[in-house]
Amino acid sequence: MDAMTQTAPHAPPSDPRQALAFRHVSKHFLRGDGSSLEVLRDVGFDVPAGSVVSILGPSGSGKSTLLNMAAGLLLPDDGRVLVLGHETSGTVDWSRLGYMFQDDRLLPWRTAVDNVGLALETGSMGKRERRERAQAQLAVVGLGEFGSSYPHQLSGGMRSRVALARSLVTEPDILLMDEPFSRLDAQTRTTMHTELLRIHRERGMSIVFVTHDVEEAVILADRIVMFSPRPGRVHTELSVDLAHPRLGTPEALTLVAELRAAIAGMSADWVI
Ligand SMILES: Nc1ncnc2c1ncn2[C@@H]1O[C@H](COP(=O)(O)OP(=O)(O)OP(=O)(O)O)[C@@H](O)[C@H]1O
Repeated sequence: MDAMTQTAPHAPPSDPRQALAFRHVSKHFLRGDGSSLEVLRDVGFDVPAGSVVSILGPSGSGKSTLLNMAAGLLLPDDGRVLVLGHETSGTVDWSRLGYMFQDDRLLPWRTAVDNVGLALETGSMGKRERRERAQAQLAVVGLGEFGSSYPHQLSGGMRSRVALARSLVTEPDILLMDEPFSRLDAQTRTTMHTELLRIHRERGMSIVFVTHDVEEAVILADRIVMFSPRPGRVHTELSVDLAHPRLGTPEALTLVAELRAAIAGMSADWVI
């Protein structure tokens, strides 16, 4: 596997070069019938600062659960989750994280600019500056002309751009993305990949991108962390040393085929 190289051993958890570090993370949930569901087992990997790391795994392997831990919304049963060197159970500057979900979660009664500005409302920034920043961020995602539009007046791709602008307007150091483009058509999704990579080049934030789409992981990621079916464990962790753009290149297609073969060999239960 030419473009796929196994990564170096993990850095110490307090290493400031790591945007995120997961160490021996395990998680169970209690089911309605009182039984316990093991979702993550002894998961460990790093997200180096400035990198794009894709978590690739089948449905139910705990990918969203892991992102929710990185965002401080859930705590692990065992193990440690560190954000910029700090335990999520302790003091983390959460304003340095952005989160983009599978559904765009736009408020229908707010215009695009006011949806983007929402992310700034928890701080002390005045209304005028919030609007200016939100408007500027909409321009970054190509929607400068649509600030006064309501969500129902926008296409799926445009709504996705608004959601991206909302997650970027606080200028986060880490962007958590949970299958954010999975509901878009193929062409719009490709456009969003290009946009995301452009913004990443300009801003240099760390991105964790959850997907169960092998091709999407290969197109976007510097590193791919591939999970096994539930309970999620790190099955393979690899670097992707390919130049952008990758879509349709022979090297990317080869890597996609290799990963698909690895998945087929891992389990017949990979359900997407
Ligand atoms: N709060 C919860 N209580 C009980 N079970 C939960 C809870 N959150 C998630 N689960 C279960 O944990 C498992 C993992 O869920 P999670 O959403 O993390 O998986 P995923 O890999 O992101 O899946 P998908 O690709 O389908 O989004 C699922 O079986 C889910 O039903």
